[in-house]
Amino acid sequence: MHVLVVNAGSSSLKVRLLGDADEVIGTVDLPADTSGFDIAELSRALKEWPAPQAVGHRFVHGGTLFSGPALIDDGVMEQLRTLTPLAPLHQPKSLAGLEAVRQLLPDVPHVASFDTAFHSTLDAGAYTYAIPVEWREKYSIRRYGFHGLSHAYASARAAALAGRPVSEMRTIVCHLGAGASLCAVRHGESADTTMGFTPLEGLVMATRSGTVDPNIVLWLQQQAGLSAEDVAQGLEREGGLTALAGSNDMRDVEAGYEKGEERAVLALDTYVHRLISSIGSMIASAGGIDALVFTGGVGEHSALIRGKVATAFGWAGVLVDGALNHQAHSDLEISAEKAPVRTFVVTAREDLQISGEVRGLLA
Ligand SMILES: Nc1ncnc2c1ncn2[C@@H]1O[C@H](COP(=O)(O)OP(=O)(O)O)[C@@H](O)[C@H]1O
Ligand SMILES: CC(=O)OP(=O)(O)O
Ligand SMILES: [Mg+2]
Repeated sequence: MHVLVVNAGSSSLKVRLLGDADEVIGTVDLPADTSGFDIAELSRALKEWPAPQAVGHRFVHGGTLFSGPALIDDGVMEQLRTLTPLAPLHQPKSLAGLEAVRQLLPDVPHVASFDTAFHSTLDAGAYTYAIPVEWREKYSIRRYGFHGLSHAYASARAAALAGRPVSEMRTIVCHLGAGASLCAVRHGESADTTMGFTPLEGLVMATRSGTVDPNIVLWLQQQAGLSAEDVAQGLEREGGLTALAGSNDMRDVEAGYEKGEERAVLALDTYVHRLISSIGSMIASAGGIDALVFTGGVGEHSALIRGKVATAFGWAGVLVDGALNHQAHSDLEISAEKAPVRTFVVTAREDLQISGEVRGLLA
């Protein structure tokens, strides 16, 4: 079965056609903008490629409605629309992609795969916010966690590279892309993660602030007179590296850092501080660490960031080989010989995770 995978991220829309053995037959990458994306290039490609027998769509938020892949019909479309306020940077793009591709391919099954599903194994202690019970129950406010398709794939891939069953490993996955999150994978299951109710919590990201004291939000509105919309803009679209360095691209930040530019140095130091303190917390949640995995655009390409993390976790047994770290083309183990913790660079392949879910659901 040929499966078309549509992966809408905050910064891009990646479309892959995968063959019977998940080999890549075709690829279209489009930059995402707020209005969705230009389907002309995609419809041209679909005319040239062999026809897919099914389509899988990445959805960032499944809320409490979806804990596994779902066959899409009009009822499911309606449910997906209700989740838009919980992932404002993502859900509209996924919905726009789904509507466009459904029009182009109306006669094949379409399946939604969710970033949140992998985190359905979190314990109540890990997913509960200490807020009034009414808020938790009436509004389903809890930690959902995201990037689950990537965390699931990368942890399994690292276990395969390590030659060990994932069920015996404690793995910390660093998904560092435009959005970024960590996952403590204990015995193959998500035990903790840094993103929360929405993909805004946790690490410093390209345009997102990550965790801030919630009283900053209240203070800005109650004391400084900003509107809710202004605050959302500052936290979601003008926060993160954009706020600190004036660019959302880690390549620019690194270039400035190497030159000693003040803003870039602050941005990188802040990004790395949050990353390191959060990895420490994930190691505690996993009950230790056997493997450390870097994935996503920054994780795959930034030797600087990987090196800083490795140095910080020497005490935990992380030790990377400097030459391997700098030449890293994934998928590659970059640990030094005899390092107690094994470190890997793995290309983010949400498409493979999604095609697996599509094949499983339709089988
Ligand atoms: N060589 C590189 N060095 C550092 N960062 C990089 C490099 N190449 C890409 N990136 C960063 O990767 C990020 C995009 O990651 P990616 O995982 O592709 O995005 P998305 O989250 O949209 O899927 C961008 O912030 C970009 O700056
Ligand atoms: C959940 C999330 O932040 O996704 P992305 O990194 O694709 O923006
Ligand atoms: Mg991504």
